[in-house]
Amino acid sequence: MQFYDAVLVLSFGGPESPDEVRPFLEHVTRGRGIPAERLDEVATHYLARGGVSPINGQVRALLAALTERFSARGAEVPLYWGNRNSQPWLVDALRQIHADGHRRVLTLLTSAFPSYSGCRQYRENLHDACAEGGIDLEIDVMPAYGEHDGFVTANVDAVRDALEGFDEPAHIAFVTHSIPEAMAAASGPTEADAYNDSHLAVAERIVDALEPDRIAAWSLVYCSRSGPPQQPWLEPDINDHLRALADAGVTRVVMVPVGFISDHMEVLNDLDEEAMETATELGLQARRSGTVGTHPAFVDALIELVFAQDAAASRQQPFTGPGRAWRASERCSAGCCANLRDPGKAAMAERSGAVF
Ligand SMILES: CC1=C(CCC(=O)O)c2cc3nc(cc4[nH]c(cc5[nH]c(cc1n2)c(C)c5CCC(=O)O)c(CCC(=O)O)c4C)C(CCC(=O)O)=C3C
Ligand SMILES: [Fe+2]
Repeated sequence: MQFYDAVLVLSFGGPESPDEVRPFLEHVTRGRGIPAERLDEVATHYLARGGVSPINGQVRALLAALTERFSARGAEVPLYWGNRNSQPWLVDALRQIHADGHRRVLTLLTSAFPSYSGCRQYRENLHDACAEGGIDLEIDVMPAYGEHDGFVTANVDAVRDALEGFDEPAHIAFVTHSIPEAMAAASGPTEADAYNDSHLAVAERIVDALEPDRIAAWSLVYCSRSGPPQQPWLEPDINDHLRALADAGVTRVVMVPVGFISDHMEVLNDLDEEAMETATELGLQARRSGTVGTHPAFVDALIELVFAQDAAASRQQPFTGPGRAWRASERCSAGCCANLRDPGKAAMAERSGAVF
């Protein structure tokens, strides 16, 4: 690389033992107004799996795949990993990067779509960790990459595999994380509703790449709602949607977890367990397609984006990136994904001089 010294993968984090479950959940929901009953319920999901979230293992697999693909391209790129809500903590990763003599860092987020939770909150985390650790680094963040061809291709392969199991056309239900309606409305540059727009654009491209006679219809729906009942979150929930589909006479459904890059707890618990149980009760034949994980098209897309961002940064040019519908500049401007909870803090993160 010409400009950056290191690449940091910044992820959500998850517990890896029963003792870590409560502290993790409290860290995630600090100041977020999530009801205690919801936390108790989510704790049981983690504890049912021995208190171990699959997400850290999935990040390790992604790091291994990235290392392998960088080497295959003849590039020795120092790769680091930090989490928002669990070990390895972001601040420790940044300290290590600095101690190893690196100064310019390019950050890859494990969120493919723009929203406060998946974009700006990570930039605030970087700002806070630098301030907390007194760490002086120049840090850039790669914008959301869900619309990259490689992300679409990996999903197309997965949906095609899932459709193999059906002898008649199926309904395709694209599923993503529900977020508060206000957060969705503020996602993207300026009140742009980029969260939904971007998911819809990707869903359309996936559908267009599949054989039309295998698809009855498609929709974008949501899972994992967690706020208080009086706060509007994006709907419909996948379970309600399955009921509506069954009422309308649909018999076959593929659930496509397009909003998630790996099979973490939302996918395993909320789709593979809860939504599958709903489908069974309704007599629906349902299948869940795989997440992009370490699909070569996805890993290569990330590698390509890193090189493209590096080349643009070394020429001091704004990054627009490769790919047909890749609209990085529109999707992630300085003011994107407004922090509705703490506008003052967001403004501070922007003025701090760091290029978050
Ligand atoms: C948009 C989005 C993504 C997708 C983009 C991305 O992938 O980043 C995502 C991913 C994830 N969310 C995760 C876990 C949790 N999210 C929670 C709560 C929340 N998520 C939100 C949004 C998102 N979350 C929001 C608006 C809240 C409400 C609280 C708040 O405003 O911040 C809670 C609290 C309990 C609950 O209510 O569920 C937990 C435990 C895990 C780890 C899973 C594992 O351990 O395998 C992952 C990858
Ligand atoms: Fe979440």
